[in-house]
Amino acid sequence: MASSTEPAPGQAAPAALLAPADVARVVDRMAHQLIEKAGDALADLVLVGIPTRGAPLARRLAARVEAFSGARVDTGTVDITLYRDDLRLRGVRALEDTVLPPAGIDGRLVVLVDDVLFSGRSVRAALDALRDLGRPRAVQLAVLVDRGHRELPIRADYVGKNVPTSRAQTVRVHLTETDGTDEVLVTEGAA
Ligand SMILES: O=P(O)(O)OC[C@H]1O[C@H](OP(=O)(O)OP(=O)(O)O)[C@H](O)[C@@H]1O
Ligand SMILES: O=c1cc[nH]c(=O)[nH]1
Repeated sequence: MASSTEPAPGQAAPAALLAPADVARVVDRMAHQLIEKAGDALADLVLVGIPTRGAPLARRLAARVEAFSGARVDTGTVDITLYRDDLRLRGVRALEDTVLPPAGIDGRLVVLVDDVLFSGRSVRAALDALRDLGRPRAVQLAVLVDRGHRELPIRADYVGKNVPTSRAQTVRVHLTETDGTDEVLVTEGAA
């Protein structure tokens, strides 16, 4: 879980890279791109969020795809905790929910959704978790922010915003559902 963004005493709060209206605009743009790229496969689309913030993001994207296309879009979440390759390095974390639509994911177009793409290790873990849940026709990736620094050959099919960063920085995405507000911040210091 991302840690606090409270500035130290005497320090200014980091400026938001994306404010609430920007987040809404970016999500809308991603929804349009999803509709265009999915084409006829829209009927088979399942948006599967990676907790924590990928889960509400997937639901938001689905709601916007539904609003723009009129199609009904299934959503789900996939817990990646036990599939991580850095499980021992990160300390104990609570398990999250894995929830799939009743029709499952076999033969469908699954779009994994996450807030930030960095090393790619969370997405790699999500791909392994999906393998235990079914066999989608295809899996794609949508992220709100791609901050670079990949450690695995993974790229996103839909990117809300590319944010060039140094490794010493941290990108923090806040969403109303989890944090009370929508914003994207870049803070100095590793997570
Ligand atoms: O590409 P990666 O290097 O894997 O980094 C990206 C992941 O890091 C964050 O999750 P985090 O593990 O901090 O958990 P959280 O979503 O619960 O905050 C973020 O939400 C992504 O899932
Ligand atoms: O900067 C980062 C890196 C990994 N995960 C995040 O949420 N932010």
